[in-house]
Amino acid sequence: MSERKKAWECLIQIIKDGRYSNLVLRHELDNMNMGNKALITQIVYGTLQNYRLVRYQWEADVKHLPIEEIAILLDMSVYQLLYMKQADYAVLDEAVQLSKQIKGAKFSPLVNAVLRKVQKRRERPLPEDAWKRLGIVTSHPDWLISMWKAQYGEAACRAICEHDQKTSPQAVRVNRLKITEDAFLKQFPNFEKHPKLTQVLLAKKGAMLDREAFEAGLYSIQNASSQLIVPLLDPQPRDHILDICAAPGTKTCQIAEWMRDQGSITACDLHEHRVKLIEEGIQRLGITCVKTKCCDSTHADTLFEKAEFDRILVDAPCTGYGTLQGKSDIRLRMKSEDMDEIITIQKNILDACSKLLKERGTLVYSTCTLNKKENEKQIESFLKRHEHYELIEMRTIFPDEYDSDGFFMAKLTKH
Ligand SMILES: C[S@@+](CC[C@H](N)C(=O)[O-])C[C@H]1O[C@@H](n2cnc3c(N)ncnc32)[C@H](O)[C@@H]1O
Repeated sequence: MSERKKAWECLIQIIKDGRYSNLVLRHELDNMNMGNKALITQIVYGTLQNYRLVRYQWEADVKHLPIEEIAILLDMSVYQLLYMKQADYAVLDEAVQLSKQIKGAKFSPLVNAVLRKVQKRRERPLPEDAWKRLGIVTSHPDWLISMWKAQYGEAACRAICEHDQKTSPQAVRVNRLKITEDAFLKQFPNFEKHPKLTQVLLAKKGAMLDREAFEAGLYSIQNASSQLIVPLLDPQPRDHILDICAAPGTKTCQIAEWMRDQGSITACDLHEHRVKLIEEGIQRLGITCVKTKCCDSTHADTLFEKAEFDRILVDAPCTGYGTLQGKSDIRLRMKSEDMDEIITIQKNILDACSKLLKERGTLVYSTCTLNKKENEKQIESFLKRHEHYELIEMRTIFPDEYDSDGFFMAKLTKH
């Protein structure tokens, strides 16, 4: 089978059937040689990453959008013609041949006509309106751009969109229970210190992560900004900690490493299969102070003793608008209504947890989203409902600050 047909099949599974791009590619490209894999991956990720831009290039050339299978074929063919600089005849010929296998060749003349138009015209002029242009060029939905512009201002909005189209270096966290950072850097020269964040390491450009060292629990993969949440929680050895939305356990394990594996951490998650991920993590890293629990944290107040914990981390389920870099399949599917239900869940989890913190204890609420309704406003309304809580610190990390994901964190204490 040709690489282009395989790329089209992958895109159908991702866009039409809603499957995750990394899982589809891993499954479909197994047993293929490196050259074929590279071409298919580039077509699939390039088309997804530029889904609005490629659609913009041809949508004005048709009266009505064709069926999804054909629209996806046109998207990926336009991506190859304009942005991969593939030989035009090969792209056109294969697209037309492929279209003959879809719905009895009904759409072949359309595919041929549209691609010839694009081939002749090359790129279509972009809209004059700067915000419409930004949405198309960076392939973000217009509603999200309007929301960021209103909430964070024009410069921040532009910077977030531009960041999402780049590739940031892979950040890791050394397991201080097993090795010091200096010893790790000496042993694995593929890593270097983050230029702005102490205790965050980055894989050097083009370097492969060391699989054996990972399996041996010497380090974990964790986004640079995400590594700042546990220091805000400031866990101490011998603390009783509740990590209420813990899977896959990245921060649970970071907390345990900070506590030198002393004290106790209760790590909860709603889904059994995700609780297993926490257990795999603690085993790989050699951690013993964590016990896991599968539960609905909106009822956390009925599951634990009142005022049982010194510190609570609510790393809440959220819309994830801070983590859209390289997640074009999510960008393509998300809707503004998605946030409504999640805001209520965040509120209910916070309310339930409020009863479980000891006096003068610390509660950290964090999300990986850039949306004030889930962040600042969530905390403001919590403080109105719970007068015995006080805000100590609140911070939004924008992606361009550390060339990493966007995060929000708020530290509260109880009187
Ligand atoms: C942002 S993720 C947590 C990431 C995690 N803290 C880490 O660092 O690896 C949010 C988690 O909340 C879980 N979750 C969603 N709703 C929940 C609920 N009602 N009760 C418990 N966990 C829930 C999700 O399954 C997801 O694993």
